[in-house]
Amino acid sequence: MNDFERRLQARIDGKTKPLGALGQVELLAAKVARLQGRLDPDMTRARLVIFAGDHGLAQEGVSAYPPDVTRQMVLNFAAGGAAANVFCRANGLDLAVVNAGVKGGPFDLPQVIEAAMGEGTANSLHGPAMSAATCQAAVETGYRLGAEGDWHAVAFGEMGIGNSSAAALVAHRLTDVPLQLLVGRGTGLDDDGLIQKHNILAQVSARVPGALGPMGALAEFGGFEIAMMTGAMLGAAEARKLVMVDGYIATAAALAAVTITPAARDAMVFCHVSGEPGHRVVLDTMGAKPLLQLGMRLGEGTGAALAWPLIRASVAMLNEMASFEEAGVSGAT
Ligand SMILES: O=C(O)c1ccc[n+]([C@@H]2O[C@H](COP(=O)([O-])O)[C@@H](O)[C@H]2O)c1
Ligand SMILES: Cc1cc2nc[nH]c2cc1C
Repeated sequence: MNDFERRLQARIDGKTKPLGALGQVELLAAKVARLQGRLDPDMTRARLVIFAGDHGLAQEGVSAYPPDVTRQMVLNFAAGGAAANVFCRANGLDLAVVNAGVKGGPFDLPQVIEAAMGEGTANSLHGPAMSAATCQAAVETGYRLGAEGDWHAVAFGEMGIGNSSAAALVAHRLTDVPLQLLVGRGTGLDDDGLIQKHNILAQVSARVPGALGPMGALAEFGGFEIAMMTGAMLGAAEARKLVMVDGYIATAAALAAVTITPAARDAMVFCHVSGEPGHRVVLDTMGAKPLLQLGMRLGEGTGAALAWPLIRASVAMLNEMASFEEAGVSGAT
């Protein structure tokens, strides 16, 4: 243990509570302190960035909803009516929306940051979702968006009909986990739809035999929003901002990010475990303990927006809670 670690642990253990009694809240506070290299870290300004993109694979009936919903939901974000807007307002996060590659062209709205890599990815059943060069450009654009601003914490969310398929394929190829354990109902496929999704995704994966690195997996399976989120997480981690990871699709991006740069893991907090069954599996392979378990499976960064008050409170514990000495409370016998 170095001197900083010793002082940090002493500061946490000196608070008026039985040793370790704040559980994961103590670990969270310590993570933030390490990230900022301060025993009194600052954790007041947070932003959620939602990346939206369409998926060519959505033509294969792998989602319960039509692809048009991606664009319609971006308009809903811009108008302030989505769950992500509501939770950000309720919990004091700024919200930005990025067109990473939605069908139908630019939005021409001040609320939407235009960074489209195309009008939806190509159908990965028949070929790569995007070229290696486009994938690189998406990651680099994300990197800049993730690193910008003086936010203490940045959450990354996504919107993209079909993207639970892309996430399953990316996660499968970057872990040893069988594809079957990573394919779920997404937006709510029925039993027949789920069988179809299993079949299609097995065919997509079989199209690309052999090992694939993170950039290869992102290019083959997509999507634009997942590749951009991967870059954004790397940019935010490099800028020593706390990276608030949301649900299944965001966690697939986090997995790609730590496969590219393992040190990025230190900046990440896994905000919730979603109802998509593969999410728990991927979190386990990353040794990640999610903060919340609410049975949510919405995406948009909603789980991260709900975890933000918990993160702030853990840092307030470190900064404001009295020590045994300050409060005149007796320590353990
Ligand atoms: O975040 C999650 O864990 C999550 C789980 C299932 C679905 N989603 C959202 O639903 C969409 C993907 O589902 P699907 O069925 O279209 O692949 C996409 O817009 C995600 O934001 C999100
Ligand atoms: C309505 C709707 C909202 C969403 N938000 C994120 N994914 C979504 C999928 C659908 C279908």
